[in-house]
Amino acid sequence: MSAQKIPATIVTGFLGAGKTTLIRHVLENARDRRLALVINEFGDVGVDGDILRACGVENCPDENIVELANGCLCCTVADDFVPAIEAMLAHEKRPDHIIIETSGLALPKPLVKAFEWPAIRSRLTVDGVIAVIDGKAVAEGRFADDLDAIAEERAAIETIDHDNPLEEVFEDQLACADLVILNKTDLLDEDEAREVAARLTSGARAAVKLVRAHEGRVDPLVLLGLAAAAENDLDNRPSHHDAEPDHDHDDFDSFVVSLPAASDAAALVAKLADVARAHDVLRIKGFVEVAGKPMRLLVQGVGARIQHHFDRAWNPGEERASRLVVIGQKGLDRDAIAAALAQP
Ligand SMILES: Nc1nc2c(ncn2[C@@H]2O[C@H](COP(=O)(O)OP(=O)(O)OP(=O)(O)O)[C@@H](O)[C@H]2O)c(=O)[nH]1
Repeated sequence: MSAQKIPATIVTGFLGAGKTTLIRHVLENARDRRLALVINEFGDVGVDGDILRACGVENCPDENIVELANGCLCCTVADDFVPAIEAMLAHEKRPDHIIIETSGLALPKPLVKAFEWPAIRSRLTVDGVIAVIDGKAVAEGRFADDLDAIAEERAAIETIDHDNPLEEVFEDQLACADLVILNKTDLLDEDEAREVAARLTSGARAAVKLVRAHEGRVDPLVLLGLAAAAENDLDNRPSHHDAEPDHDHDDFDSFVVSLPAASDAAALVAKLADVARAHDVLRIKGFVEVAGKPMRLLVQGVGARIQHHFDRAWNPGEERASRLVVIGQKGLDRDAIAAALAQP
């Protein structure tokens, strides 16, 4: 057996930035490289795993796709991550490259730190941390404090604590990156794209490359093989949480809503957009039954931008459940959201 370490790429990026879409593109274009995936998702509907398994790519068979749902990968390293990796390496056909999709709320640095564990360190190396960025969300100021509001508050009181959890997660993900993908360029004009790129470059480490992309379409040759050995370079990756590595996840809230079958896809999407706007929902995703349709509807919302398509036929005997994961900042009004969505 070769003693060479297997490279692992960590794909980070805020909720809905396009991580799954990018990984799907890698799977479909990886040529003859044997890949394995570890997917860590927030909420237990398992949308990302389903999407990636549906690619049916020969070089990444189902047994090479491990989902670690619920919880933060970086906080459950010993219980979940290490055993999952060990099982993967025990396969007769070991993967050539492992891709780890973190949840959109995960901080990448503690996960890179997991590669310092002896069981992992001797066999794997972090080839690179890739930060996928929703360019439109940055352009809309999603991750910046509302400067006017801060100025007003500052005028009213002497000291101000304006911790913004979205900004912190976003900045941590960017500061840990070896490569930044400015995604969703189709939603930006050239001036916006240039401004966003400048902001990203200033938040990333020096000399980190930025690549613009639409739907994560970047050649796997650019993404894989960075040879960064990030686990040896942790001190150069600043985090808001360096002083308190045992971070908690109290800033965000997620829950699953079950819905009756929708009578009409377009009406459902309009309702979801209204709810997302009214409650400042960050992410909604899941599968829905539409009455009279043999296919299930995949619904993907990032803020109030909702995409949907029928992704596959319901299998015979499969429960036609309609379940959506809803994620937002702490204080989401679950009852009001569930009530609004339950309305016909
Ligand atoms: N307009 C546009 N939409 C995109 C692009 N890339 C991805 N999307 C859409 O954005 C939504 C979220 O994409 P995902 O790939 O699921 O994002 P993610 O980062 O894996 O999401 P989480 O795992 O929930 O954090 C989906 O509806 C995608 O179709 C893009 O370049 N342009």
